Amino acid sequence: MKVAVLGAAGGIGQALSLLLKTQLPAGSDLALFDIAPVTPGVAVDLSHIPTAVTVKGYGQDGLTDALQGADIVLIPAGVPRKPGMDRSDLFNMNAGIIRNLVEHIADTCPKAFVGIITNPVNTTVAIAAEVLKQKGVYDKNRLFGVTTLDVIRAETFIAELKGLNVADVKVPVIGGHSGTTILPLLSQVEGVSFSQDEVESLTHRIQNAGTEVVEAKAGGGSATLSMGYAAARFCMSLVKAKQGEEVVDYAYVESTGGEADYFAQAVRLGTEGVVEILPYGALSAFETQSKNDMLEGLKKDIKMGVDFVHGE
Ligand SMILES: NC(=O)c1ccc[n+]([C@@H]2O[C@H](COP(=O)([O-])OP(=O)(O)OC[C@H]3O[C@@H](n4cnc5c(N)ncnc54)[C@H](O)[C@@H]3O)[C@@H](O)[C@H]2O)c1
Ligand SMILES: O=C(O)C[C@H](O)C(=O)O
Repeated sequence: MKVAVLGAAGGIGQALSLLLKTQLPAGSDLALFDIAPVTPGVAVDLSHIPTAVTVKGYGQDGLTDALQGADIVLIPAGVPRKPGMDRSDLFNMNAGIIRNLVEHIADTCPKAFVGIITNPVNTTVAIAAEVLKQKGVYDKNRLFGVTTLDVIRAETFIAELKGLNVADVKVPVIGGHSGTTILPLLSQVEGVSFSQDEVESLTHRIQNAGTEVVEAKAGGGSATLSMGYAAARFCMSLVKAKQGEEVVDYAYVESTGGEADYFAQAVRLGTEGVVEILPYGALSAFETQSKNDMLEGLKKDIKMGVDFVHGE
């Protein structure tokens, strides 16, 4: 199994690469690409950890080599938020980075599973899809926006609030990855009930958890460690699926549900990627209203990505 991390020297990239060095199956290769000069050093550093995963670093000119033969590519390359910014404020900086990296993926490892972490995810996934379409290699089952951070935050906050073992808490989170487009389905959490006040305050906290971190870091960036954990967890779902295990996880994928062209929800994964998009089931009145209210914004985010690639 070869996993390439693009943006591997950054806050997420380093945390993610550390976890992958310790979690990938024996015999795997980890390729670390970043334009930062420290990248070869990050790879040397990780290579001293005694696991049966080889690590190689690639700088500026090494993107094609890093991608050669990759089964999975994870992309946290790009600029993070500072206080006062929305994720959409990152569009101008990150859209071009994603376009360029995905063009190389299309040319070098078009069959790889691609997980996009770079914000604004609602838009960067659409950019990636359009680039892959232009190159004639788009497969909707192999492209994922990574929304696992929303899921693990929801699990953590609910376990804290209700005094539960977090390992037992499962929370569907659907929609997108920005503000109100992040929609936790609290009505479907098993074995626990919430007052309307709790539903509103928990939903608000899960939707604004990224901003909570951005403000606490006070100009030093956004979530990196929890995101590194989340991305590693999602990557391990992809690895297991590639190995033939049946896996269900949440991701922002091309949708057939008629809500928006891309939508985060539970997907069943197999060796070729998404096998089935699972229905999200019955929503409460609050969730239905929240979903209907956010769809227009989500569609706008997606259109921005499509227009970017087609020069409109
Ligand atoms: N999907 C999510 O849930 C989620 C969560 C947290 C952060 N993010 C996003 O992830 C991105 C990265 O965040 P971070 O905190 O790791 O930022 P960071 O600044 O710490 O790291 C980004 C890295 O990307 C590298 N980079 C920039 N342009 C590149 C290019 N063209 N090719 C390769 N590498 C390049 C930089 O050199 C840097 O090392 C941001 O856009 C952030 O908003 C997403
Ligand atoms: O909030 C951000 O800008 C980073 C990330 O999307 C997050 O949810 O923490």
